[in-house]
Amino acid sequence: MADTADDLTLDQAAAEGAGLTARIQELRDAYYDKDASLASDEEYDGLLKRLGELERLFPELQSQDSPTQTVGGRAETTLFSPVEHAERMLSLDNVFSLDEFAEWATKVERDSGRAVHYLCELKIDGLAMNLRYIDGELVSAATRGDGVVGEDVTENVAFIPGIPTRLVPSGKTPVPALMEVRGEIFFPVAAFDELNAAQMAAGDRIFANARNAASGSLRQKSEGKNPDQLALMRARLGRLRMLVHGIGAWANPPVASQSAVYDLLQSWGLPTSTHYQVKPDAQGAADFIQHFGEHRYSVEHEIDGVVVKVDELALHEELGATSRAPRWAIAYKYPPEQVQTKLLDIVVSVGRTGRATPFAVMQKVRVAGSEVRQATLHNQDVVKAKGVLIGDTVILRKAGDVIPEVLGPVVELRDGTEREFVMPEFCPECGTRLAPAKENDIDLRCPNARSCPAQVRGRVEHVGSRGALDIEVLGEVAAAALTQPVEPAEPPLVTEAGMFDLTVEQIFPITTVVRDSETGMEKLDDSGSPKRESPFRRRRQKRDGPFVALPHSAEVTTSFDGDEFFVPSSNAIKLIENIGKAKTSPLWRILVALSIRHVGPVAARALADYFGSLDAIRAATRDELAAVDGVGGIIADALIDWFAVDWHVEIIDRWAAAGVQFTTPGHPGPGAATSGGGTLDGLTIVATGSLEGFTREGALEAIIAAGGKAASSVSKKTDFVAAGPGAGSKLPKAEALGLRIINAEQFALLLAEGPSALAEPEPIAEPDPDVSEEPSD
Ligand SMILES: NC(=O)c1ccc[n+]([C@@H]2O[C@H](COP(=O)([O-])OP(=O)(O)OC[C@H]3O[C@@H](n4cnc5c(N)ncnc54)[C@H](O)[C@@H]3O)[C@@H](O)[C@H]2O)c1
Ligand SMILES: [Zn+2]
Repeated sequence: MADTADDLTLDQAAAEGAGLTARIQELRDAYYDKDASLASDEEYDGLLKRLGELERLFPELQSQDSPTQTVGGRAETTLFSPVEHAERMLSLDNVFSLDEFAEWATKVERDSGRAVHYLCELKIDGLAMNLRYIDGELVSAATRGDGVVGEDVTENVAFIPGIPTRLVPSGKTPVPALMEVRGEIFFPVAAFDELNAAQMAAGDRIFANARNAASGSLRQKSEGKNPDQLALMRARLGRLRMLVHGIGAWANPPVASQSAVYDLLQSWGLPTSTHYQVKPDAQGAADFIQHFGEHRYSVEHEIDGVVVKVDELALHEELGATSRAPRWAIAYKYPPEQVQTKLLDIVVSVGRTGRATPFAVMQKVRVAGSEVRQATLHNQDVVKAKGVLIGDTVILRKAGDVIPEVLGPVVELRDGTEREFVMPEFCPECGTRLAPAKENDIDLRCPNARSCPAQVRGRVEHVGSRGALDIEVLGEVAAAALTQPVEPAEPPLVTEAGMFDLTVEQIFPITTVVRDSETGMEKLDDSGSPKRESPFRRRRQKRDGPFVALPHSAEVTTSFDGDEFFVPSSNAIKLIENIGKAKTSPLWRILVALSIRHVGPVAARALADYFGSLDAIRAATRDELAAVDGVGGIIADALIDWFAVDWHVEIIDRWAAAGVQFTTPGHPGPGAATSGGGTLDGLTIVATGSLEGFTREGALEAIIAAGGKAASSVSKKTDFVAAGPGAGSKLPKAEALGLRIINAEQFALLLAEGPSALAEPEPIAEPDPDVSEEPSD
């Protein structure tokens, strides 16, 4: 395919157009008739856009039944009886940038010859529905079909809550004799999650795509189903919702604008969205588009864009429609959050706690602004529930800053070469037999906690993490280097016990294999053996001048090799220095660094505040531990269990011998908590979404370090909600509760200076009465 259509001949364009048309038709058949997406929406939109380009360049190629001129589905299907719409149901034209939107608006205003108002709505990712009311009575519900004739699904629609079978006339406006209203049927995000949780619990396949699941659930026949299947089908229909976003046949509606139509429909009992706004100009509409681009995930249903409509009904008439779409409305499509890619392999990794987690290795794709190659699959049951096979084309979702997720396979694209994933019986790193930690646990663990290299590596990395000792340089790469054998000797760290005894000499000889950042494969050197590099030393040339003594370097045996010799890298020196400094970290951080189950920053701080020393914690009984505010029985048990293991005690002893401070200086002893003095004392804060400058853990840790309480769900007791992109359902809930919501910048200010630093709250934009009560994240 040429980059532009400009340098094509008519023949070439015709050939490309025919190919595109066939492919688009194939995708449409699958999408509208089989509720399946054989390609991502983005890919589909791309094909259609390209076809449109070719037809603009060579108008002779455009036939009446080109996909660019027709509405997606088929008129006749085998499933349902046909219904002819009283007025055609159209699709929408798309724009993909604010520039394209502005162009559309300019044209609309020019063609209208006067100022227009823009009705801005969310584009619900569901399926279109036409409800026909005669004298206020619902007589039929039909899918869009080819726009002229759709499928009669009245029987099923009756089970969807909120769709009135009879309109309630209100005020003085009578219900018209014939009226068609159009809307979208969809699963609310929370309902879809619940549906999948139920599928998973029943051992059934989970649904990958909410739109296709909604369409599939609606387009089911009750004939031939046994009572159980029928009940299931109706329960599923009961989770669907509809929101009205337009009208079809309706002679002389008694109002002048589309927004007034919505008000009227709502007063008659029809479900309309609460999110629409009327803007006086195109800039206002652009602001709306931008706003929901950033708050896409705080809406209760999935959206794939914004629909902007001319509000004045008289102008709808004047501007008219093409064969496919009205000229008075446009869909602004957001960048895709769902893409398709190949699942190359499923690999099992063992983490800090020994949990063996399968994860998907995929062909790299770009989604929601970042490149993704891997995604966790959680455990073998999830792999089964998602129904993915190695080699499948899979649907991958990355919503904002949320971690990427494999939703499921595109079953229709299988060619028989795919194979099932088998959970290994043995730890891939140390060969120990994997086992559930407790009976009936789904997750498998490697029980070799002390010396499984994967677990040691994870714990060493954890020691350096922001929530623990926050040691610069000690991250994933350094942890891996420190825990791998330095042939022929053992690794510098066989367990984390030796952590604070590390010397530059010890880490100096370490080399690590170099991996390609694209493929993750080992790189090879000229001789074909794996290329290695030395993270903790640096090559120097003698002729670089006189040797300059670096800190520590006097103690290091530099290796001379002809003209070259090695010196410790600045990273090596920093690492050893930082580890040294970390010995006097606050007690709660040291507790976190010990990787005791359930002892994160919250519990560690409570323990440190109350007991003041590790010895006092160790000497405490289970009940004494459990009684501490913020600790409780589960953590108390975990502590008792932890201290009972010899090699754990060895860690404490060796750390203490190396000078690690296991006390809070000046603490008067157990019971005399020393809280106070923090900027967030007495405040409860919920951090949600991605806060610039903070990792998820980092934000929690910062709250606790400042003396605040980090809560995981919003309630009336919450003082502040620090929210960033991807905040999810906590945000609407917080808004509904009237809580104070702050951004990353204000959060940083709050941490540094306390609540008095924040000025009066800004008014909250768009309160949303329609929020679901259940937090979905
Ligand atoms: N992946 C695939 O293989 C595949 C195949 C066919 C179609 N598709 C998807 O379907 C789209 C094409 O379908 P389409 O023709 O229905 O166009 P569309 O989805 O781009 O826009 C038209 C539809 O948007 C819906 N809509 C949602 N909210 C609305 C609102 N507030 N106001 C008005 N309408 C609203 C209406 O049902 C309307 O029919 C593609 O862009 C693609 O996303 C995908
Ligand atoms: Zn292991």
